[in-house]
Amino acid sequence: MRSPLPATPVMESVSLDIYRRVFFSSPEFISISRLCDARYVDVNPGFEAFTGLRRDEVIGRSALALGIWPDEGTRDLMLASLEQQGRLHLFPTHLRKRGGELCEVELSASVARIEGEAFLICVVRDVTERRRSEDELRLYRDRLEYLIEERTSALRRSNAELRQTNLRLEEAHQRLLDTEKRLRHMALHDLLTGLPNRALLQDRVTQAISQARRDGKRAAILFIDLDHFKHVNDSLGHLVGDRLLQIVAGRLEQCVRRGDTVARLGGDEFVMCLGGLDDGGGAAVVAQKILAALDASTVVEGHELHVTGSIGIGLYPDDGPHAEALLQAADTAMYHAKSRGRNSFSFFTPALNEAVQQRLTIESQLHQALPRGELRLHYQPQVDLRNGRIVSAEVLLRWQQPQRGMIAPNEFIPVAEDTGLILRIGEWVLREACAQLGRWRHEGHRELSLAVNLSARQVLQPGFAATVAGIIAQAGVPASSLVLEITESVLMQPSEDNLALLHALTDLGLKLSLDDFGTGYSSLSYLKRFPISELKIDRSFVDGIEQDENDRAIAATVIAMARGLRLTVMAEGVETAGQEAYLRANGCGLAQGYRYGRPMPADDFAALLARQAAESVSRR
Ligand SMILES: Nc1nc2c(ncn2[C@@H]2O[C@H](COP(=O)(O)O[C@H]3[C@@H](O)[C@H](n4cnc5c(=O)[nH]c(N)nc54)O[C@@H]3COP(=O)(O)O)[C@@H](O)[C@H]2O)c(=O)[nH]1
Repeated sequence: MRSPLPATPVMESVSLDIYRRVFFSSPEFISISRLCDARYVDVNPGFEAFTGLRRDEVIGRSALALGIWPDEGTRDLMLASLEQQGRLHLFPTHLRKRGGELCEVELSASVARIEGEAFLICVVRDVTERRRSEDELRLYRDRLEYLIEERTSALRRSNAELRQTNLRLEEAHQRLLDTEKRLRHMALHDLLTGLPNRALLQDRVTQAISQARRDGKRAAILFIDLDHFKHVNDSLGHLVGDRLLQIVAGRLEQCVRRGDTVARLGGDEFVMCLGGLDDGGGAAVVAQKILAALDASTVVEGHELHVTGSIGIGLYPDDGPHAEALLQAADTAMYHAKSRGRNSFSFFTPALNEAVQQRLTIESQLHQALPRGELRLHYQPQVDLRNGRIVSAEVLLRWQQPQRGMIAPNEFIPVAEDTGLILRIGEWVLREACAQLGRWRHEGHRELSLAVNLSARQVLQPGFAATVAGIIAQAGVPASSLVLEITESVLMQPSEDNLALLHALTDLGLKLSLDDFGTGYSSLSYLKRFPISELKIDRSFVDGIEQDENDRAIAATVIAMARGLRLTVMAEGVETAGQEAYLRANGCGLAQGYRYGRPMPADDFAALLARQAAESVSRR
């Protein structure tokens, strides 16, 4: 038997009717049963609704008997808890419902003692729906948590991806900035030397002009053009040319102060912009520095090069109010420096503009000279000093310009060289000279030979020997009756290719004569390496033979050296008997100059030859 349950006090003061109303109107399942045998004493409509049993069927029977408790164990468990705690509050258990369905309920129970007997009052709440909702809620919550977790990790993932993308974007942006910077630099700088280009120079010159205007000072533009740079490119190739330009760029930068600008316009043209000058003196000092810097020993790819430049100077405000005018002035002055013999500098003067105009006119008219038949050849006798006989002639070009008359080669050959016209003109000279020689030889002057001047560009063009071979074959003259006069500039770039080009010419059987010997760099190594057979002592030494000890010594030394090397020697510009006597006494074999005849048209020279032939016949 179970121990007696604690009694619940009955509230006497509340009327029975109120209790009854509560009992019958409560939606919850309420039952009163006797504790001793568990038989129902009363049940409310909530009970009826839950169990599906009518009140009169239930009263007097136990829940176990009615099958409301699914089994005895469940009921005992409830009673044990009630006994232990004195009352039960919301005890979770299962009761069978109408139709046999087992329902989840919460059971609150207490024991009431009424008139000495113990009654069990149970209040049951069907929580099936609530539990289902709670389960659903739990499901929803779990689902939600799962979704949140998934979303969070997706966010985390996409955050990481975003960070990666950001990183990549930042890198791409940086690359873009670098490219932009590089492009900006490329747009304003020369790729080969890294110096500012024309666009940036323009800007710097404009700034220097503004500064000079504010400070009441001068600014200077120095236009620097390398002398004979084309020969380097033509003979040693563009790689050597490019390297030389880089070396020159470095040297030029060493010549200026911070704040000054050194730019490259292209080719071998450099420009400096100097600011804060009091007068042209500062610019002249820098120009001297540049000439000295260029003159320093230069070895490129094993080739020792002799670098010089011609510099033109334009001053602000004297020579122009803006960058363009100053650059033009400096360019004009540079041409003047070149025409004075190169390796020098020259300030702009208004008179130079006239010279430039003249040069431009020559350039445009020269293009027409050949097709219009305005070019002529003159012949200057060359004599054997042992007997005074004319043995050959130097072919000298003249330009019979309709408006200006006869123009001397010194005026137009440099223009022809700069424009490249010299190639066509030079070939015409050679063709005409050989044709004339053929005619003279045909007329009986079998021993006569002609010397033709060649410019460096002409000689160093690939295939030139083949052209010469074709010309002499067409004219029907022996190659041995042709002498080609070249200058030292041809030999200045002693590459294997150039050596081969010259050998190709001498292999034809003609002779090479080194013109103006002593005026250039006169390296004796040329004479050893190149197939030269004649030296021409420059007119400037011959000119001084009678009055200048040094010139005498030079002339005598050149003759002795040439004889030692088994070269023939031709003295140029012989005008007097004294010069002739000295040259002959020192062993010079050949001479040319006004003493024997000025350059003359072919007919005059032919007449001279005829006279000489007649004299020798009468002497016999
Ligand atoms: N590439 C080519 N160059 C050529 C050609 N024809 C001529 N030239 C070169 O032009 C330079 C000037 O020549 P030119 O005005 O004809 O002068 C020559 C002679 O007139 C002058 N000379 C000769 N003897 C005397 C003299 O006794 N006194 C004096 N004051 N002058 C004299 O010397 C010039 C010849 O010199 P060189 O050629 O060095 O022997 C000149 O450099 C020509 O080479 C051409 O077709 N192609």
